[in-house]
Amino acid sequence: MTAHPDTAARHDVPQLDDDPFGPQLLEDPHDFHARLRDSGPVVHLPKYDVYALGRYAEVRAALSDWQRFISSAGVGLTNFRTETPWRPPSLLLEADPPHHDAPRAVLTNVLSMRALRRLREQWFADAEVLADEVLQRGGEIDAVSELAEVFPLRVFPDAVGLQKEGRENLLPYGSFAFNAFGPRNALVEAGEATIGAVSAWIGEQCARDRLAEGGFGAQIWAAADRGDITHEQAPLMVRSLLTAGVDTTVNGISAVLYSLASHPEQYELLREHPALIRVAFDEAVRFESPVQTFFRLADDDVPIGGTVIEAGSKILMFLGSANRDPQRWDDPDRFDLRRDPSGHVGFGFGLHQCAGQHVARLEAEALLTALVQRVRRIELTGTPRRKHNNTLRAWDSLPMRFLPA
Ligand code: HEM
Ligand SMILES: O=C(O)c1ccc(-c2ccccn2)cc1
Repeated sequence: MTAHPDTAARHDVPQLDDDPFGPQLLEDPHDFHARLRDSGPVVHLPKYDVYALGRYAEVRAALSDWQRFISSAGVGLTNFRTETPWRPPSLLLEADPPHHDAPRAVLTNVLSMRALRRLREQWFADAEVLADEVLQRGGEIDAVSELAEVFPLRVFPDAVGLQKEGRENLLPYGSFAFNAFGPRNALVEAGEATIGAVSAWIGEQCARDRLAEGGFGAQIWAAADRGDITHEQAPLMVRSLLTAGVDTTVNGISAVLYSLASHPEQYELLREHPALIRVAFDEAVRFESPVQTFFRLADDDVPIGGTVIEAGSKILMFLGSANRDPQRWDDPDRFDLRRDPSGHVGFGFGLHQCAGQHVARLEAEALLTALVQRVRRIELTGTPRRKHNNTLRAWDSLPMRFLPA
């Protein structure tokens, strides 16, 4: 790390004393996001001694500049250079080029739109079965436990090639992993008692002999046989799928169901124009930002937003704030299927942009297609309840009515 010509400014930026990982802001971050954006391009949060980016321009700039805003020191609050991570680092998420390159190329290939074409018919059929089950039960359900948590767990573990037993470990594992990117607060402590056994189960499922032929897991091991990655890397890459592949889509689907139920005119528009289904999911990912925050480390004194962030600092990026920045979006707080949501940072941006985004989009497209064909109207029938997580914007309960077409 070299010193930057104009001495790196330490905290010569505005500061906010809020706790973005506290219950108040996890419940409703929007006022804080507005204050963060209005305070300046770079804001210091003394609570955690990190620099916060709330505006779209700076979040995009940091995500694009992977050489100076690095991931290999961790993308959570923990700095792997000085602290021990709770588990061996991810070969993608917590790696920089050149180490990041081969694992990324392999996963990009395994999870490509072309590779997913073979799953499309099965996932659409599974979504129709689930939608029919919901309507046969009278259509009054909790859309989290009976839809958003059910569909990803019905299609994704099979696509990975997981055994049937023990799949109930997947959601708790993902929730803990996403909490662990934040500070060691009550949310992390609540998971610590059970994460050992859950982690052990996850680790066992990454072994070659546990993974069914033809699944994403077996394809990763086949890439090792081809020499695209090593056999030591293969199980950790399967772990990536099990960590990032379930809680995220559960909350992405919750987000689009909540957005449609709370904007009935948008659901009607979707029924009239089913071609808007994929836009609807990306607009929900922008509007709700199921992944709210994550970090980078300044590998050098880095100029950004008219200031210089000193080398060794952690930078906290607020995707949810960037996705509602009025400098970038017209009427950003409106869920609007007429808008073009492309360019949102809900899946990240640049080198580390979500490797599983096509999986997420296909799951959502399958479920929304089945619903718009069968359901005339979706409405909330009670008060939704949030589930707090240090990284994920999640719902614990979405009481809803699905009226048959
Ligand atoms: C709505 C669903 C999802 C959302 C909102 C989401 C969001 C994100 C974001 C914001 C990143 C960037 C992290 C960074 O820049 O440090 C990311 C990376 C990643 N995601 Fe997703 N994700 C979703 C679903 C998935 C699924 C289904 C999978 C696997 C099948 C997946 C696997 C990954 C992996 C492996 C990375 C690391 C990529 C890299 O570092 O090169 N994600 N995701
Ligand atoms: O490779 C893994 O294990 C892994 C990959 C991606 C994530 C992640 C982190 C922040 C936002 C979205 N996804 C977590 C874990």
